[in-house]
Amino acid sequence: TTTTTTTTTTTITLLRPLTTLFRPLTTHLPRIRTMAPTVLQSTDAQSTDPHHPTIVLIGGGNMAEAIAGGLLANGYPNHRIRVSEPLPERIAYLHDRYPTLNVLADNHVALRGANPESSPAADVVVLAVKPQILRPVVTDIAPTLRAANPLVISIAAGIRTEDILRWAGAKDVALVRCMPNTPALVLEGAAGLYATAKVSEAQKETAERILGAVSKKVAWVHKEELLDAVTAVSGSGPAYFFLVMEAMEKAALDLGLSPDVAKDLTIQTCLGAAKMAQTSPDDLATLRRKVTSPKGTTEAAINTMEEGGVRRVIEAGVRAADARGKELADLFGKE
Ligand SMILES: NC(=O)C1=CN([C@@H]2O[C@H](COP(=O)(O)OP(=O)(O)OC[C@H]3O[C@@H](n4cnc5c(N)ncnc54)[C@H](OP(=O)(O)O)[C@@H]3O)[C@@H](O)[C@H]2O)C=CC1
Ligand SMILES: O=C(O)[C@@H]1CCC=N1
Repeated sequence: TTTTTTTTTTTITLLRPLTTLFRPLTTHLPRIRTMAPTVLQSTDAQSTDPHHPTIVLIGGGNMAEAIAGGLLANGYPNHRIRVSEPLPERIAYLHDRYPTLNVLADNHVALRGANPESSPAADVVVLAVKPQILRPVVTDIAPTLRAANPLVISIAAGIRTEDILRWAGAKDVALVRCMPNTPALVLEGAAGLYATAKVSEAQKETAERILGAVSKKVAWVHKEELLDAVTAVSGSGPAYFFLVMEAMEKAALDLGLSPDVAKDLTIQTCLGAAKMAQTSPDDLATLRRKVTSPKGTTEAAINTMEEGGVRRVIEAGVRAADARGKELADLFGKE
């Protein structure tokens, strides 16, 4: 409804658009390097390089790979990133795929550094495990979090900050809850962030720069519950577009195109449409109408899709994701 739209757009602060804030790879580096020197100097044991806070990702799964891989691709120094991952096969995969990435098998070792004499403790801890195991993980590392006082960024879907702070055993932990997405791996991410009361402006800037290094849109939300909406739109969203592309590719194959052509045309069409949507002054409906010649092929397709209830199904899907975020919080956040 109009009311919902208005509320959402006024509550979410979209930061500067891509063209002004995010630049091509070569110009990305200075932006990270210009991080304010005061950002993360809460203890002597911590990083002596304020431009590149030491980032420790707890959990080395798909999303951690996207963030770490994106940061590396963006020129972030590899010795300032550590990933903690228990599964040997996954460690082997990460070593193979990112030979310079520091992957460790123990959360505590990752937090303090394999060699505490030479490697700084974590300045930023990114909680990148599944929502189902966030509680035992946070409870386990809570003493370190309280002692070292890093900026903590949780990317777990659904799980609320009040629960994470309770597990950490300290309300004054600086905690940002964030929802990135996997296109971060190709530096095309979109992310929403929410800051708790103890997060300083400098720490907000740090979180924004880390996510901004791998995301072309970074939006702060001022009500935590809106992160479930962000999750439903951009967190889960890549999967919706992959689903649509799967269906288009299948139809293309059925119509007789070769696998390569079916795949390439589908993907390039998706990319081209997204680029047009991003750069054109026209709104989405106008862009759609401009493809849709009266009594033409697109009209035949769109009519068929509309009759099939495509809008209702997509809207219901996004709402289901939003509801599942709240469910995850209730299921795994209450203990
Ligand atoms: N995938 C996505 O598109 C997005 C995911 N998220 C969120 O990111 C988080 C991670 O998701 P995703 O990367 O997809 O999930 P994955 O399952 O791929 O990654 C989680 C990783 O954590 C590892 N792990 C398990 N137990 C521990 C432990 N005790 N200490 C450290 N690591 C551990 C897992 O290992 P093992 O396999 O052995 O269990 C696994 O490799 C989730 O909370 C999700 O909600 C947010 C945005 C987008
Ligand atoms: O599916 C999930 O729960 C996670 C969160 C957003 C994308 N993947």
